[in-house]
This record gives sequence, C-alpha cells and structure tokens, in this order.
Amino acid sequence: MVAIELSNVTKRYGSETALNGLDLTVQSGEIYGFLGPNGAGKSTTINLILDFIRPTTGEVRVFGLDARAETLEIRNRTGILPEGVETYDRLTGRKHVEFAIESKGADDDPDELLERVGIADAANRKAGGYSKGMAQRLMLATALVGEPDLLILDEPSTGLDPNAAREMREIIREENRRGATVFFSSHILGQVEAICDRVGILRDGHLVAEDTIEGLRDSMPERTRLRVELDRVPDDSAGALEAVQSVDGVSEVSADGTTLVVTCEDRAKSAVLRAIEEYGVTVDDFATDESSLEELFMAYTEGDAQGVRQ
Ligand SMILES: Nc1ncnc2c1ncn2[C@@H]1O[C@H](COP(=O)(O)OP(=O)(O)OP(=O)(O)O)[C@@H](O)[C@H]1O
Repeated sequence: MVAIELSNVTKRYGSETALNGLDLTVQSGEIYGFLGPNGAGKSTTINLILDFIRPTTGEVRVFGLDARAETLEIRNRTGILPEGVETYDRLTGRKHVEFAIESKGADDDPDELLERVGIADAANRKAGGYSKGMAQRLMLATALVGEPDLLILDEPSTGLDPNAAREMREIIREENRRGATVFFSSHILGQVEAICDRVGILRDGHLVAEDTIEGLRDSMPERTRLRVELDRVPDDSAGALEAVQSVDGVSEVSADGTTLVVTCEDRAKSAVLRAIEEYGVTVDDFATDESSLEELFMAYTEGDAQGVRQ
C-alpha cells in the first residue's frame, strides 16, 4: 500500500516556486529520508501532506485519502514532529501530552510516553523551563500519541546531543517495527544514513535522486578512489604518473611519497595496478575509499546536479 503520494505537485508563493512538478511515492512501512538543503521545499511538502497549505497544481494523497478533502482522517492517523519547538511555556510536559491524547481521542498513558522519550522526571515542570533538547523530546512524545500509522519528523534531531539523537533513532525504529511509516526530513546526511530504507534528495522543488544509500553510491562510479601503497618511489615517477593517468577510466591521479591516490571507475582498478607495476615497483597494499555520503550529497545539491546523474 502507498502511504504518501504526490503527483505532479507544484507550489508557488507569488513568484517563488517552492515545488516544481514533484512526484513522490512513499510505501507503507518504509522509513523514508527526505533530504535537501535549506529552501529545497521539504517543509512545503510536509505542509501539503497535512493540508496546512494547498498545492497550486497537482494532487496529494495519504493512505489513498485526498489531503484536501479528508484532512481530519489523515491528521488523526499521523504523528507530527514539526520543525522548531512549539511548546506552551506555561503548561507542564504532562499537560502537553494529555492535550494531544484528548485531541486525538486516544487512550495512551501520558507518563509512559514521557518515560519513553526520557523526560518522565520533568513531567510536572512547565515546558517554558525545558532545554531545547527536552522540548524536542516532549514534541516527540506528543507525536507518538495514538500509535500513528504515519510519523512525520521535520528535522527531528535539531537541538539533540548525539546520545539523544541515537535514542530518537531507536524510538523511530520501534515505531517502524510496530508498523508505522516514517517520513523523516533532514539536511543532515548522517541521520538519514543511519536509519532510512530509502532517501529522496530534493533540490529546487524537485527530486534530483531517489534510491537506497547504497544505490546512490553505486550511481557514482567515478567517485571510487583507489589508494595505493608502493614499496618505493619509481625511478621514473613522472612517467609512472602519466601511465596511470592514461589508463582508460582514470580521472585523477596524485602522489605523495610512496602513496598514490587514483580516482577512477571500478573497472579500471586492476589496469591501474598493472600500469604501476610496469614501472618496476611493488604494490605493498591498496584500498578503495567509497565516496563519502557527504560528497554524494554535495554533488547532488550543489553546482550542476545533472552532472552526477548517470
Ligand atoms: N510562506 C512563504 N512565502 C513565500 N515563500 C515561501 C514561503 N514558504 C516557503 N517559501 C519558499 O519556498 C522555498 C521552499 O521552502 P521550504 O521551507 O519548503 O524549504 P525547506 O527545504 O523546508 O528548507 P529548510 O531546510 O530551510 O526548512 C524557499 O525558497 C522558501 O523561501
């Protein structure tokens, strides 16, 4: 079953086009990472899913329901952790959760939820005195109310220290195991890598890539980097460098003493090693660096994004 479906959605704010013909499908039971730099259109997409705003053109459906006509049912089945903290300073943490339980007609135990997000001891304190991380945990507790079918987390790790971010990931996994679909928006790659089944990278209002993390890596063979350790510097080091450079599939070569770093396509690796050994040196060791996700993300979101598509 499809959890979220946007079909050819465009959203304009005056002359500003926030989303430009976006097609997006998230399957039920997925943890989907929605990635993009600031201003790419992530919050706009989430606001459309929840009918806080309406598309200029196109259609949005959640669990087959029309986002505009069946908004209440969608919101009832969804838990939302909005971007930024939205607490009421004068209400206690427990009151926030009680309020969420009441508005959803759910029967959760507020203390259990507060315990689960790690702020049970602050249940009776006013949220105005909470740290940013505690407020974020409180918002997560309210998102979990009523065992939602869909969890929408907009930049969920803002304000969380690494431990708290890890605890949040654990809760997200538990929710997913229970059957919830998770839509996780972020501009921080590490968080998405650690938890998501699939990621979509949004740029200027449309998807520039969508795949598993491994799939995205595989789509960039030119980013493979071979690090070669030689037993000594070849006598004709300039000639050796030139020979490696001219191997088909090699895009870049640099040398630092007995270490050679070669950026090449996967298929060129053994030809590179052979070319080096023809210069009378022995390859002591070699390793392949996979392109870091950070590089991958930057390639998709900066400069000419089309340049990295195969
Ligand atoms: N109410 C609005 N009026 C005018 N322009 C808007 C409005 N809301 C968003 N935009 C514009 O739409 C584009 C997409 O914004 P959006 O907030 O959806 O991006 P985002 O990916 O969520 O960014 P961030 O990571 O900074 O939250 C931006 O260029 C933004 O300036």
